[in-house]
Amino acid sequence: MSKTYRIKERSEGAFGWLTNLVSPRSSEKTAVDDVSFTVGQGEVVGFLGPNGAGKTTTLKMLSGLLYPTAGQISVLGYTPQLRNKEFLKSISLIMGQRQQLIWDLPAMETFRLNQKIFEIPDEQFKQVYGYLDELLQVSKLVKAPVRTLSLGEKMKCELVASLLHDPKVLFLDEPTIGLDVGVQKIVRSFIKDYSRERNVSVLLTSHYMQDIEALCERVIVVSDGRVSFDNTLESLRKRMSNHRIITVELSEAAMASALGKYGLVRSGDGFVHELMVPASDVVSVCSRVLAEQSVLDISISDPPIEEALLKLFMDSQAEAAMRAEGASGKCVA
Ligand SMILES: Nc1ncnc2c1ncn2[C@@H]1O[C@H](COP(=O)(O)OP(=O)(O)OP(=O)(O)O)[C@@H](O)[C@H]1O
Repeated sequence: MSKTYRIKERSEGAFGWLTNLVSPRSSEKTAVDDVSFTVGQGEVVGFLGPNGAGKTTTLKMLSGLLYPTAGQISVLGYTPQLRNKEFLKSISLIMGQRQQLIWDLPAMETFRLNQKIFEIPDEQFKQVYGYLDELLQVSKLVKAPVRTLSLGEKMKCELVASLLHDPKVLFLDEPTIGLDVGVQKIVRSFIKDYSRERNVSVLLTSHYMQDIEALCERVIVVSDGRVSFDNTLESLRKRMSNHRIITVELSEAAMASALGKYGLVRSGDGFVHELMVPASDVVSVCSRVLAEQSVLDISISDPPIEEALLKLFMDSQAEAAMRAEGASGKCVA
């Protein structure tokens, strides 16, 4: 699937409005460029990428909110942009930055409205609400106007409102954004239990790697609108497995530059420094540091998954820059 946005360019200045009227100008932005993947039933897949990579645009196309400019999409056998009623009853798009709850009314009013919209029989409503309440503990929250709830409480109610119709596919766009660590953990474990117990397929975007590590075995990484990686989280982790982090605590403060001779200094505050070194050099670097520095403590760990992701983003951005350069070269020729 691909999506190109047309962006109106507004002229500035006193007569800008006249220019906009007489000769309107626009440019194009390809947000999603020939992205292709499949997700199996019951699979929970992380959909990652830097800001502006095209994740939300992809989720909107998958849930039928946006028409693709090119390509074909099939979700549960339906074509999302046709917005078939049965399709809409089978999916849910939950966005951490937007909510569907009616601001001035208690959340239960939104739940009842959704019951009507999705034609949920009373018995099913009772059963699904009871199940969701057991996992999210919302019964104390649903009678107060939504505007009086905290961000975390709103997110719990938002999840209930979005899942009452028992969807088979979930698109989650940053569901833990802005939540404190306690509520993040609750939401994470809810998604885990819910997807496993209901055998629901989930496509999850998040900038928090704890979400991805807790929930996803497979990750798809997009950068500049293109898929740059589609494999297991483990294989993403292994991309950095030829490096280790050596954390050194010194008894006397030292400049980061003083440790540069041992490896790449990732961070340092005077007393504690982190060095990234090739795995094959770990023993020799540790010996040298211990012999030459006043060391209080030293430890060795694997690089966090963020390192591998960052490297992937940087490689894809470099590739995109080269593609753009090639394309402009072609134009000139
Ligand atoms: N309605 C729109 N009109 C024009 N351009 C848009 C529109 N929506 C998104 N874009 C552009 O498309 C690109 C992809 O945006 P998108 O929101 O899909 O990225 P994202 O990966 O979800 O980013 P983030 O992680 O910051 O949420 C961005 O460059 C964005 O500016």
